[in-house]
Amino acid sequence: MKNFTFPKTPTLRNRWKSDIVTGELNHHPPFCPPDSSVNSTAINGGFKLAPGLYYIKMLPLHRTVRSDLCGLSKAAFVTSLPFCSLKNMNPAKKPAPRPAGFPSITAGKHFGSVSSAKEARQSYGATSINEKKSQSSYEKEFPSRTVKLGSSSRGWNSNKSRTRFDSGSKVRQETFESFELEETANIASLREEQSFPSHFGKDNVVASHVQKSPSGQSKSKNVASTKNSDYSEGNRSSSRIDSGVEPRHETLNLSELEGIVNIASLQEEHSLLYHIGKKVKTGHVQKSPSGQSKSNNVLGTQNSDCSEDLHKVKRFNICLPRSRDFETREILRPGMVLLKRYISLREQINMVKTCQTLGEGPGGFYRPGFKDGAKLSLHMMCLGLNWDPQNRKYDKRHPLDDCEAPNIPHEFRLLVQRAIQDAHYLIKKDSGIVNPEDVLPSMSPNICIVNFYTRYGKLGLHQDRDESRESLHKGLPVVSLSVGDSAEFLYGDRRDVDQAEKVLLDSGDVLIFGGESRMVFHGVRSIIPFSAPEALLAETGLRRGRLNLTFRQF
Ligand SMILES: O=C(O)CCC(=O)C(=O)O
Ligand SMILES: [Fe+2]
Repeated sequence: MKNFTFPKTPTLRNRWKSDIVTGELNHHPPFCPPDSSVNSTAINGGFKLAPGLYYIKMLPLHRTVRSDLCGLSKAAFVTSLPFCSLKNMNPAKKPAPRPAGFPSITAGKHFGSVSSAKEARQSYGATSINEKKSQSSYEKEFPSRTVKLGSSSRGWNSNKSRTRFDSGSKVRQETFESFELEETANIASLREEQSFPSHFGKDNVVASHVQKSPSGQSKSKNVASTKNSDYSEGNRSSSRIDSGVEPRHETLNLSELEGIVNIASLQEEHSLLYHIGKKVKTGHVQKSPSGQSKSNNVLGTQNSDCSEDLHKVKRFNICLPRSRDFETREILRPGMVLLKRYISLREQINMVKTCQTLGEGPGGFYRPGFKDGAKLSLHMMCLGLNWDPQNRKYDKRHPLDDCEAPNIPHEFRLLVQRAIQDAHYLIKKDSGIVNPEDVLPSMSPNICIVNFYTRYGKLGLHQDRDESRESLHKGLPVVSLSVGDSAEFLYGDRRDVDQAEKVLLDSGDVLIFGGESRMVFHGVRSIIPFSAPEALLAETGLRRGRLNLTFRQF
């Protein structure tokens, strides 16, 4: 996965960011022409600035900026120098039609000696203009909601991202180094022209087509579950939906495929890039006789009423699977409830950041040990009250630095409350129990033990029995939140690994055990390496490993 960086020289970087092509070039600066209000005739072609260094004027870009439009964002590169930047473009304005004589940016060619990947990305931006006309009817029917990001989620999520999507209203595009551009989508053009990228790569492999009914209507079925998914690591081809005007071809390399993001889902609270880094399943589109575009989301099923023809083609699903699509809730045993994928990516990110901040401060993470000197295979931090593994007691102060344990953040408490409520709802619904409190009492946590396991971390089978007698007697639950790498979690009635049940705890899972299950033996057998969501790691910089927070009421 590539991370992009700004050019090293700050002056250049600033300059690239501030240069805008607005007027005619009457001298030859090294990068972009200076801002100018002079509008004069366009120059086709370019200038030789120095041996090996050329300036090529981007005419469509020139026009676009002058008319304050944002349908185009492709920067040109000559000897790998970025050329122009667009700023504060207004996606609400329609691009002026390009008069005859203005050359296309792409013209089927690419600048310089860029790699095919670069070419693909450059073509991509140009597609917005060149295909605008032929797409118009298709656009009406299938407004595009996809945007290609790089293989790294940082292109979207991180503060370092250059392309921003500001609450759906304002789009900004800046100048990038070539490798930055590779990682960045032209959101402006996507919003403006609602177009699909047409040529992601050089080698067109799969032709996609849409069955069209005589009346020209379409029917689509999006399959958005990884269950029964037919996409595989090696699947590099994808096809896309079209209005049927003509078959389109595209090839996505793996990283491109991984980088396609649904803007709509980005704007939703729970959908934030959860599955960046995972392959996208194909979908099916069909035109119905009635002429209307029908869309169904089929989650976790392969049922399809598509024709045989359509099955021959691997369909590209423009929507990413979202975290909530995978959310399941299960009662493992009385008083023990597993809420899978319960915590949104945004919440997980915030949890990691909060834990990182607290973990570096007084009472933060340390490697606990027992009296005999043996160390636990994890790092620990306690919030609310401190738990000392040496005497198995809770105390206000930390045994190592004598600091008070940090408070439990309010949003953590809210999350715990919400999880218990949802567990109650499930118990009520599934077991028909009138008062779920009888099976799983509510609690208000004043202790949170935060464990961080590296990939070699583990925790032997044990009972959580150091809380107050009253708490244990009432069966006030332990609420466990998992973030990062997945873990093999064991639980059972005895301290016996062989007889223990096993469940996988993934990032975002919540496990609650109270009531009858409060004294269940449990432990972590192993951490599954490299299983954490990439977007989480990219956004937080979390080490490889697993963060687990167990909330209890003393
Ligand atoms: O990491 C886990 O899932 C369990 C942690 C645990 O059992 C504990 O901290 O007491
Ligand atoms: Fe425990």
